[in-house]
Amino acid sequence: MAKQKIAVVGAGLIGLSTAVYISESISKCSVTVISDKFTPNTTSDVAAGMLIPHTYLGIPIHQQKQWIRETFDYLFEINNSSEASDAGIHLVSGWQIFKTIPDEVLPFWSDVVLGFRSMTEEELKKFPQHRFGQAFTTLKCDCPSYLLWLEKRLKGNGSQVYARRIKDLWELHSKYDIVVNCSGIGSRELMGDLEIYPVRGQVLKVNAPWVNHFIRDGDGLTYIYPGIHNVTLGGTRQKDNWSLSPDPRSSKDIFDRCCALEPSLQRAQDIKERVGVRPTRLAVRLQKEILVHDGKKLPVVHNYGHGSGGFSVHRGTAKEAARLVGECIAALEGASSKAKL
Ligand SMILES: Cc1cc2nc3c(=O)[nH]c(=O)nc-3n(C[C@H](O)[C@H](O)[C@H](O)COP(=O)(O)OP(=O)(O)OC[C@H]3O[C@@H](n4cnc5c(N)ncnc54)[C@H](O)[C@@H]3O)c2cc1C
Ligand SMILES: O=C([O-])CC(=O)C(=O)O
Repeated sequence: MAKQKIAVVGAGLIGLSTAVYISESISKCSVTVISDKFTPNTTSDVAAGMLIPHTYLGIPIHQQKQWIRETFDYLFEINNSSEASDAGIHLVSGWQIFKTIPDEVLPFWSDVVLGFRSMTEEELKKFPQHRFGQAFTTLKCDCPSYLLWLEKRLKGNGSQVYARRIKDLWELHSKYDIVVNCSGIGSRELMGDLEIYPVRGQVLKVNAPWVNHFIRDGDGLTYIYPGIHNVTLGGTRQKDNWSLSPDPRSSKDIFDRCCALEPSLQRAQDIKERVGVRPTRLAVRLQKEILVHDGKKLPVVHNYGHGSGGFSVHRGTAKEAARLVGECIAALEGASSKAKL
């Protein structure tokens, strides 16, 4: 049986990780990634890259937990291998602190990260404005390094990568058997999906090598995430704002908020501003759809709408997308054997 030709639209974290999963788990196919932007120019490049789950209100918790666990286990294995430095993956320990005691003292992901516990009174003394805290160790990706590593892995197993903007998925029908849509916020225009909307995020990437413990305010607005090459200071969450230009007032506000938590950041150098729009949806869209045109069919698997949590769940959602691609292949093969009878 001829190999099925799969096109993956999008070369951010979700497109690349899905393409890698498909190409490494399904032998009866060839994979091509098609995208108008690549690293370092995607939203995924701007992200802090922390495995710190964000709840998707439209997805059952057990499903989200499974995606987080699969992602954590995958990255932990890379972290413990000689690939860790190329892939930009490392462990990081730190604190999530709260001004009031949160509803979820023990979040659903507490047994996925390592060494989860409540902070001690002694630790909390560092944060006089905060009354409660959680200490744990998690994983962090240096996002551009991780995207390059995924791209290298993909090319290494014979997959193709092309630069092109897709106006309509049907354009791909003549060359490909199955399309996997990982176009993130691009799906608003490409699919006309008005359930996905932008949540603008501005961060600062600073040089402060002495900062090696993360601090996150539980309100989700202020965070300090030490990485391999720099420390990410955040952030903003501005719904329906598409602007990719840095706002100097936000930068000052982010810097002041982070310095209030970690005063030594006053000495940070080489401050760079970065902006991205989170592809936000009540639930990640992970489903099959059959497009029909003039009696011809094109199977599509959607995998987009990861919002603030793409890094935290990407391997789990890539696995589920690959399973759906497997179902499409089985259906195409079934149809072609019937036609031969
Ligand atoms: C400031 C900030 C901090 C963040 N921090 C974290 C964090 O610490 N942890 C975490 O888990 N998540 C974090 N996130 C969220 C994370 O970045 C996203 O969930 C993730 O990057 C989404 O990946 P994606 O591949 O869907 O989108 P993108 O990276 O935007 O990729 C979409 C791809 O599709 C392509 N595309 C779109 N439309 C078309 C078209 N019509 N034709 C061809 N190609 C197309 C684009 O060019 C691009 O390559 C953060 C986000 C921001 C903005
Ligand atoms: O919330 C965080 O800690 C980081 C993040 O995912 C974001 O800014 O979207």
